[in-house]
Amino acid sequence: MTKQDIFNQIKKKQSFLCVGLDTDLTKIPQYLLENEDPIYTFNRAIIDATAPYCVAFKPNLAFYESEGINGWLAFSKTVAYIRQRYPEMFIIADAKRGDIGNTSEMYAATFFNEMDLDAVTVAPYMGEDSVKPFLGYRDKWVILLALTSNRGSHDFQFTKDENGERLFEKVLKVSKEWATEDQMMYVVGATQGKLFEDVRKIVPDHFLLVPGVGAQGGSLEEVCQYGMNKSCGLLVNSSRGIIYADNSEDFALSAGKEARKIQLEMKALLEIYL
Ligand SMILES: O=c1ccn([C@@H]2O[C@H](COP(=O)(O)O)[C@@H](O)[C@H]2O)c(=O)[nH]1
Repeated sequence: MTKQDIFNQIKKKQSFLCVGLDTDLTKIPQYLLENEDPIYTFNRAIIDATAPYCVAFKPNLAFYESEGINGWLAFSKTVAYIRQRYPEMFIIADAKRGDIGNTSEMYAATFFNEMDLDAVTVAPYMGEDSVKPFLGYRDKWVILLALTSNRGSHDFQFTKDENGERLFEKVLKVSKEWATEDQMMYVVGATQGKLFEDVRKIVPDHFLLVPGVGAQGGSLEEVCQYGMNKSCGLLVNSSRGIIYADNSEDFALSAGKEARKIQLEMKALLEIYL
């Protein structure tokens, strides 16, 4: 999928919502545990209910790997289900991978050959040779961690060099030379508010994956005010705020309503800032 394809979907759906499939067996309605594959059953219902209002899905691998072989099967079936039913969706493996070159090659093959993901999140810490193996696949994306949404982002990402440049700025400046805008996006947390302005000074035209609205309290309005560009340039993720909106038998209905609510906000924001 190209940048233009993503933007076309955003215009069509008037949404730049990414629904995070962080499926936790202790949080889903407990009656689902009677199913043979509760994770997949839950995901299918959430996907069907929210698909009209979003342009992307982001399963976070931690929630699947922690369930061992059953988790991997549920992950794989979930990706196949989205591909088959909603081929226009952008599917992100939130895996935060990155290792020495030959190991990264295996990670890339996992998500782009063995499975059919559009994008994988990658940590920049090990540098260019750890990221490059993910970039050798046509129409597939690396989403590089740049400025994360958590409190710990302050531990390293704001460290300044002798010229006053912060580490997240260095990550953006250096890594944008490794790939085109059709291959690389960046993770920037919604909780970082006005700092989107600084990010946009370095990467004005790239897409950003933005987690941190909903459960983490980031402001969608602020993200748009400081981060939206002429192709929207934003995929804003919400996981818990949508998928755990309700713990009853109506969980999917409620998730759909929550996604619809955000989509309507996004529609209004697109009218203001695009
Ligand atoms: O900086 C980051 C990078 C990744 N995440 C991930 O996004 C979702 C957020 O979930 P919510 O329930 O909407 O808070 C989750 O998978 C995180 O691991 C992030 O939050 N911040």
